[in-house]
Amino acid sequence: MLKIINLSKKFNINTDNEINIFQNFNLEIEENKCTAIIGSNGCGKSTLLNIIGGSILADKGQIVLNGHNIENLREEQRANHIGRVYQNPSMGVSPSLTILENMSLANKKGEKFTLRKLIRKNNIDRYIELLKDLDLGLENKLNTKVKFLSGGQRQSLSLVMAAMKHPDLLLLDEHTAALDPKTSNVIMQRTRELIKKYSMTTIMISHNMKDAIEYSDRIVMLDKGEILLDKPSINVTEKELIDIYREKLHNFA
Ligand SMILES: Nc1ncnc2c1ncn2[C@@H]1O[C@H](COP(=O)(O)OP(=O)(O)OP(=O)(O)O)[C@@H](O)[C@H]1O
Repeated sequence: MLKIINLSKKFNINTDNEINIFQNFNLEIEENKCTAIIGSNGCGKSTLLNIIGGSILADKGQIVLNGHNIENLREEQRANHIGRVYQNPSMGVSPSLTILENMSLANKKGEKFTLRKLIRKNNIDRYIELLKDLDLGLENKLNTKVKFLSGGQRQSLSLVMAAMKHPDLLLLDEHTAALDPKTSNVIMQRTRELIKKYSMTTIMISHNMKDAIEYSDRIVMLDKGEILLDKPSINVTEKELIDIYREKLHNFA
């Protein structure tokens, strides 16, 4: 379980552009469930994931993952427990390295290793199995540089890499937003399969209300650093969410 306790975060403190993103914000994310975070542009969704992942420090508050305070851990230390897939298909991968090199790096996350020892023959079969599950033919392209893959193929690879060490927490930051609708559907289905297979506690940011409802267990809507709606996804309709967006949400963009 992830607990966010009394989180406060401002940007551009003591300037004309000071923004108060969170003030004493609290949220609990249940274990082995997928929680969708939705809300207007600029309401703080990515900032929340950045604070959890450690790329941005909170001004105040605690981040407790499975009973351990992680707010003092550096981003790379947190990465041993937290997998992340970004909106930009190039961010979770190293484009100039091959699929095999990328997967080997992901597999070594949190360990000390030399380049010579990076690729171990006995891991290759496992990588091939993981790629076969994606059903995109990537298992036949192990030695292809990732920069030659399509956005959808890169996101699929990022997803597998983020999940392959079975992290305590998986953060998905609009990970299908840059993909066409068909590819986005395929990635969402693969996402669901991986979450289920490895029982991963997941936070997924999405602007796609239909996907948020269909692929999550719980919907949390943020507005002005507060929770405006928090319901099991099964009890939420797309219309209800769109109506709230139209009538109640502030736009910060
Ligand atoms: N590192 C930063 N420095 C200064 N301001 C920032 C920083 N990161 C985010 N912000 C600001 O904080 C606000 C929240 O940004 P954030 O990216 O968290 O919103 P979001 O809800 O994820 O938006 P979107 O849906 O558009 O991705 C925005 O006004 C943004 O400009």
